[in-house]
Amino acid sequence: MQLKSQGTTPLISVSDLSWGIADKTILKSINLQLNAGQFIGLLGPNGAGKSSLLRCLYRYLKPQQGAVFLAGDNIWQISADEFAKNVAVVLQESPSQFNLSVFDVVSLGLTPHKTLFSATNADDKKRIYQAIEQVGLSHHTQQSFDSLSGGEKQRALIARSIVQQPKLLIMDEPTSHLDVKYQIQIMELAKSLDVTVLASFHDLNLAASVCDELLVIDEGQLITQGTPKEVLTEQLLSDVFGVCARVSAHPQSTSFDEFVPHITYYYGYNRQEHQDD
Ligand SMILES: Nc1ncnc2c1ncn2[C@@H]1O[C@H](COP(=O)(O)OP(=O)(O)OP(=O)(O)O)[C@@H](O)[C@H]1O
Repeated sequence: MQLKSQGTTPLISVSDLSWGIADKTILKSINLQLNAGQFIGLLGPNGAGKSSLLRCLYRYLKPQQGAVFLAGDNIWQISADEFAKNVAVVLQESPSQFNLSVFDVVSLGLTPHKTLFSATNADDKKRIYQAIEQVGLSHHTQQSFDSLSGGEKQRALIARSIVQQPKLLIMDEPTSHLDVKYQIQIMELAKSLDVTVLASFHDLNLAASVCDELLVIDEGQLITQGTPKEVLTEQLLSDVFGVCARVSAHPQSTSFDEFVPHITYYYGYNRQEHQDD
């Protein structure tokens, strides 16, 4: 089954989605739409429901109410293969790949495009090597995936996603274990791909600098959606994240030709509280 042509249909549409466990509702009546070609950041405090929402979007969790549509099709009504051709996922923790080489792990991106017994042909191999080169891992092609550094693993998984040729790349906190250089590098790499990206972030400044659009959730509810300039206000940082901060223009705003918010946090609340004891 082919996905419907996109036209004006959003790439992702979430309609009245609720999900929970036992008697606890974790995601509450979420409605949102994501357009193709954007880099979208998902923000929210710890426990807000970011991973749960992403899991509903990449079909790991089935909502108890509402639905997720991919280019107009309910994701639970398309085949697993068709879904995998369209949606790739990079998670925070890389599961062990049992001594598979970088080449082997990247080649797994071809799986949804192959029939059960079809071999990897010359074109496939070219695509795999190109993806490995694109993420700067050519010198590690035959190295075992498990022996890579955290940043290299994330890059290998992005190479696997490139080979998968999805319409949507979902990343759940892909940079949280990485040093600052790799955080920027991974996000700029994802941004350079010709694919719609939805990524969750804890670093709000990084999100502000790479995202076209931001979604904020808190206590399982969508609070707001808009450009970084619209969303990252001092009021929102106080209301949702409970921090006192100043939002100014990032020094590179002029070269980006748009206002990129830069957050400076104020410290000392706890010290003040202790002094009051
Ligand atoms: N399988 C589960 N069983 C019980 N509770 C769950 C389950 N999955 C999620 N939760 C709860 O749902 C809430 C949202 O969790 P989720 O991991 O989606 O939040 P998050 O925004 O990604 O958090 P963080 O930023 O800390 O990673 C949390 O209170 C969590 O404990």
